[in-house]
Amino acid sequence: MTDRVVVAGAVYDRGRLLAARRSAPPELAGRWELPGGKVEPGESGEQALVRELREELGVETEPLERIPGEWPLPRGYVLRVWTARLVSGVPAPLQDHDELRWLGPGESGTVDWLEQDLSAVAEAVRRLPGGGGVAR
Ligand SMILES: Nc1nc2c([nH]c(=O)n2[C@H]2C[C@H](O)[C@@H](COP(=O)(O)OP(=O)(O)OP(=O)(O)O)O2)c(=O)[nH]1
Repeated sequence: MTDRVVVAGAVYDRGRLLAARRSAPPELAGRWELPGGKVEPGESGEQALVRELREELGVETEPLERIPGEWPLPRGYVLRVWTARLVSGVPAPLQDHDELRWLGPGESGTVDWLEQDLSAVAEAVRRLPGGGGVAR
């Protein structure tokens, strides 16, 4: 059976992390997530992530590292998360989202994340270049 995998990106730019507010389905609308989507047959996780971020936000990104672990989602899906660098473009809520927000150091707790994203977000913030609370 094909894996049912949702990939999401902890997209960084200038020390900030991108959060996206879902506009659908109704049970998830209004909650914040790391943008991404389902892996299609024949795609790697990284390929799916680059495609989804292009479709949903209109930007080009480069996946950097996988955040260790995976988190169970409804209907047998699992969530896998990568950190990703914004390469070009200005993110816009083209699909699936109605608001985007760049969160600076100390701001990751200011949006209502989906529960299943919380540990990945915490780990992403720790990895935030120059801003996760660990001086480098
Ligand atoms: N993209 C994304 N989806 C998440 C996260 N956390 C989480 O529970 N989900 C759920 C919401 C959705 O039920 C599912 C992802 O579906 P999606 O609707 O974003 O996928 P997709 O863009 O490929 O859309 P489609 O094929 O269903 O039209 O995973 C997350 O951080 N990012």
